Amino acid sequence: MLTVRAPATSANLGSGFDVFGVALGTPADIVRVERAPETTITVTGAGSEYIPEDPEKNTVGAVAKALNAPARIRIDKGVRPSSGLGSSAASAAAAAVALNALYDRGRSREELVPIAAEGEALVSGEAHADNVAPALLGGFTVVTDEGVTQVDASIPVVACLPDISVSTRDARGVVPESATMDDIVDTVGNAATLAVGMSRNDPDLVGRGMVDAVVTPERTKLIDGYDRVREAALEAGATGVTVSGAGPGILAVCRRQDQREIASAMVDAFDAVGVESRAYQTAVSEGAMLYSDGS
Ligand SMILES: Nc1ncnc2c1ncn2[C@@H]1O[C@H](COP(=O)(O)OP(=O)(O)OP(=O)(O)O)[C@@H](O)[C@H]1O
Ligand SMILES: N[C@@H](CCO)C(=O)O
Repeated sequence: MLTVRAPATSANLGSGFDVFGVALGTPADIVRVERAPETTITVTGAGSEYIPEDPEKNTVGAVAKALNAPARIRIDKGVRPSSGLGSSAASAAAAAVALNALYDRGRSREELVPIAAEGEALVSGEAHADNVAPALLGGFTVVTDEGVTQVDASIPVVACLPDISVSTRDARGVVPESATMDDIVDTVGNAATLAVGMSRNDPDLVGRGMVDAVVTPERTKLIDGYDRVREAALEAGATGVTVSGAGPGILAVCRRQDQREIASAMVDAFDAVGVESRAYQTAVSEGAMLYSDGS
């Protein structure tokens, strides 16, 4: 049996829609695999009641098929589905690492990115790889048609997850089809600032570069209390705040000393609009880890 832990991830970071992603220290999915004649899946943990165990409908089933690696797969969810924290990607990335090792497929982590993205195509209609790339490689990732660029980074963040659900499929439905040249120029500048900030481990530059006037404003309408939570986080010291992935999670970048206060300000702000939430005080961290090959 092989066990892999794959982390939650936050995609987009505002200015990098469908391009940027980061791996988070917590939460994470744990996936265990054993060789079997046919793929079977069991799911336990956070939100497992909403996750299909049919291999044709679960992201790990798509990965097992792509690697031609049938297995008995057990998923222990730490990342709640439809969260904006890359729940479907965490399972897919963990399964890709585990099944690649179980069947000695010899694929590199980079080569596993499009394979894990097959799972994303299954659940959201498009094989965007901006969650699976950081889940596999760790740190900060830039995904384009030409491939993936990765840098290790260690930036403190607060990921606040309200007790509401927004599916990636629905959130992709509100993405505008076009943008003005002014907005495109601003977005390029912000994205470049953010990328430099990641490579320097500079939360001020990262926060400044998270601003996006194209996709994020449409998606914030799907999240009750978003403006209030964003203001509260900025007042408590966050250097930047945006929607995490497709939402409803909200990501605040910060300095370590402000993290606790920001987490509590965000939870209080959601509470003020009648929404329960949970804040993870974490940081940009490493990718999927192969834990054990015992028994
Ligand atoms: N192994 C899995 N883990 C989580 N969700 C899964 C899995 N397999 C299939 N799904 C389905 O995928 C959907 C959740 O994926 P979705 O992309 O909407 O959320 P997310 O991964 O948390 O968000 P985001 O990609 O914005 O970070 C749910 O409908 C869920 O049933
Ligand atoms: N880039 C994707 C991430 C969510 O899976 C989106 O924002 O729709």
